Amino acid sequence: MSDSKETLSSFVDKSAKTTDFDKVLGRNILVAPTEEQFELLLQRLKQQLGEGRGEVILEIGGSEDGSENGLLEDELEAAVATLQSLATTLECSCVKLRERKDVRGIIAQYLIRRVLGQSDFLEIRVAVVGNVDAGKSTLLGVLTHGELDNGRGHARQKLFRHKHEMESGRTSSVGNDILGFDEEGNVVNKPEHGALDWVKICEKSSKVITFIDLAGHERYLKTTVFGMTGHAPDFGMLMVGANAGIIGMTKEHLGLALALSVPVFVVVTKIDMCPANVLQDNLKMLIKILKSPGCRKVPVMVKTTDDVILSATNFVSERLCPIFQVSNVSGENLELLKTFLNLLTTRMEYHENEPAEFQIDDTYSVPGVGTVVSGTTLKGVIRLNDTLMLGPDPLGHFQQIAVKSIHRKRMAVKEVRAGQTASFALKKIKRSQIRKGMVMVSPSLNPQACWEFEGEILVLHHPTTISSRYQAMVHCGSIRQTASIVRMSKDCLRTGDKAIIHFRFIKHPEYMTPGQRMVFREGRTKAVGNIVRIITQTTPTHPNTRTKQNKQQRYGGGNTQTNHVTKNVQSGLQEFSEIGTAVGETTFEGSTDKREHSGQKSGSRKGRGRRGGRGKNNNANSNTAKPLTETNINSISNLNSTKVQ
Ligand SMILES: Nc1nc2c(ncn2[C@@H]2O[C@H](COP(=O)(O)OP(=O)(O)OP(=O)(O)O)[C@@H](O)[C@H]2O)c(=O)[nH]1
Repeated sequence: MSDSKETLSSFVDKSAKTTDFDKVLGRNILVAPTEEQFELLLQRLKQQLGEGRGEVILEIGGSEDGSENGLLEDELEAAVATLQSLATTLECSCVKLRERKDVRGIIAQYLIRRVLGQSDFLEIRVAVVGNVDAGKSTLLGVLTHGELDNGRGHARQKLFRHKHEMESGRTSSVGNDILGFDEEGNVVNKPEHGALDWVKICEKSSKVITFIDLAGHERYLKTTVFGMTGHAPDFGMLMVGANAGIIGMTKEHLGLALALSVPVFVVVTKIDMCPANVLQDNLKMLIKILKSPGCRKVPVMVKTTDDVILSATNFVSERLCPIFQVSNVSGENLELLKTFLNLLTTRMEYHENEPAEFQIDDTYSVPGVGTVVSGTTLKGVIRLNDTLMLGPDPLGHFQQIAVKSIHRKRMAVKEVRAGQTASFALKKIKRSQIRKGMVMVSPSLNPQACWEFEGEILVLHHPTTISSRYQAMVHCGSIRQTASIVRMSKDCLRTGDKAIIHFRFIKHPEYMTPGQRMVFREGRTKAVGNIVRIITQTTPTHPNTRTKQNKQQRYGGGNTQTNHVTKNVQSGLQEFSEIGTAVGETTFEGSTDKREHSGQKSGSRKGRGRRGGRGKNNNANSNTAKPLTETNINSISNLNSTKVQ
């Protein structure tokens, strides 16, 4: 591999999109193509590789109509030779994934993967969720360090970042671990004295899986939600302990992934220590939940390499939910999981000419370097020395900032594209001036900050009813800030209700774009939806200062950035609605929130207490969501002060 090789961005053959490939269809096409057909095949493969961001799984020997499938042995040999030759011409590797016998002969599947330069690799982000003790950190330790666990927390020690995590054995922060695969699909992680050199891994990798290791304990749920929204995962890996089954936060995490439309696969761990009948019962329960109307998934038990390939190739498009059963102690089925991870492809679209957008999810002060921001590139390409607009600051302003250095996974690079995480060293700016949730965007976007916005929201769960002035935490990308409801398209909202809600941030303005997905939560209250309108006013409008207006008028006016609900938003909400109705029954009902249950730190609980609790004799007022009082402002600031490391 060398740096001189093309990068993925140069690999998309634009002309191929308009070419008619009818001449190169059919079972036999690879067996003995003419020169013209070979050229067309080359173009088609190039196009497919462009669409797949540098890789594609191809089938040899299948016919379009499904009849007379398969190639005879000598035909297959010739077809594979053609494929190898096509792959070599396009600087790709060609690896056999599986072979099966069909009516006429053999059908085979091959992975064609672009051989990238040392500084380029495909990036897939997997959010790792599941209840405490499900074995999340252990599995990541085993996968990334290649050493099995002893069942007593040996493997996870390598991943803990804080002393209290070492002591308690609990993950509290959002952690990143990487697993690199070369173009043939071999794991490239080679720990030296227990430590992994990320730069070496990235240099040797064609694909890097970044695991976003999220906390299982409900105490850290806020951090977990941030990990799911702010780190833009492509997939969710839901971990379940074989002996414990679906307990605690498992449903909560599954519901969150569904609400954010993140495809989920399940890894059942600890099969080495679980009695067979307990495992069967827990698997039955898992399947029941996945098939329930709230999830509408198609669970698939992954037991063979064939299952892996079928699941990986249909994972995004269909509602498949592959289930792996593994042991971190004996290593059983870990190879299947690795093969699956190697075949995952990113969900994020990439258009080279789009103006760049980068969301900041963390800031650092690095001695000798200065202020560094890390985050995810959501759109376009950011190159060294590009000038971007950083903001918004507390006044809603953006400032010009030059990109002086770019790192991907600790490796210095010249550019970063949509779907990739990166960190930038910034000049002439203090770390204290930057916060999570800020963005760096192309000046051509003329970014505007907003204090207020409208979201099309579905309430997944609320103990009573939500009305105006209700406050909760808005999670949207890496934005995480309390917002209050200024007004709604309905008077009050209950579990399962949908409405257009006008929100106002309470601390500072943010940069948002219509169509972004958001989560609105506080304690046991959960609502999800999409941003539909950005209201770019210079100062926040306080609801108390507003005169009563006709609802129609209110929703019609305003200085808006965009005022349309896209088709996607509509269909997204349809999906939410279906999930939400059943999530109420299956996914979120089982969740607990100690803050609510204990009444400690919970403004709403205290508020109810003053009004006489939740008894049947409560008056109508006690049954509505809390208005903004001193007590619940306290509860919100308590929530805010929960440290996220
Ligand atoms: N026997 C056996 N033990 C396992 C397996 N996987 C994990 N363990 C043990 O289970 C315990 C909990 O594992 P962790 O990896 O800390 O669980 P976690 O889900 O990361 O927990 P949090 O970080 O608190 O969310 C540790 O003692 C592991 O050694 C397994 O496959 N088999």
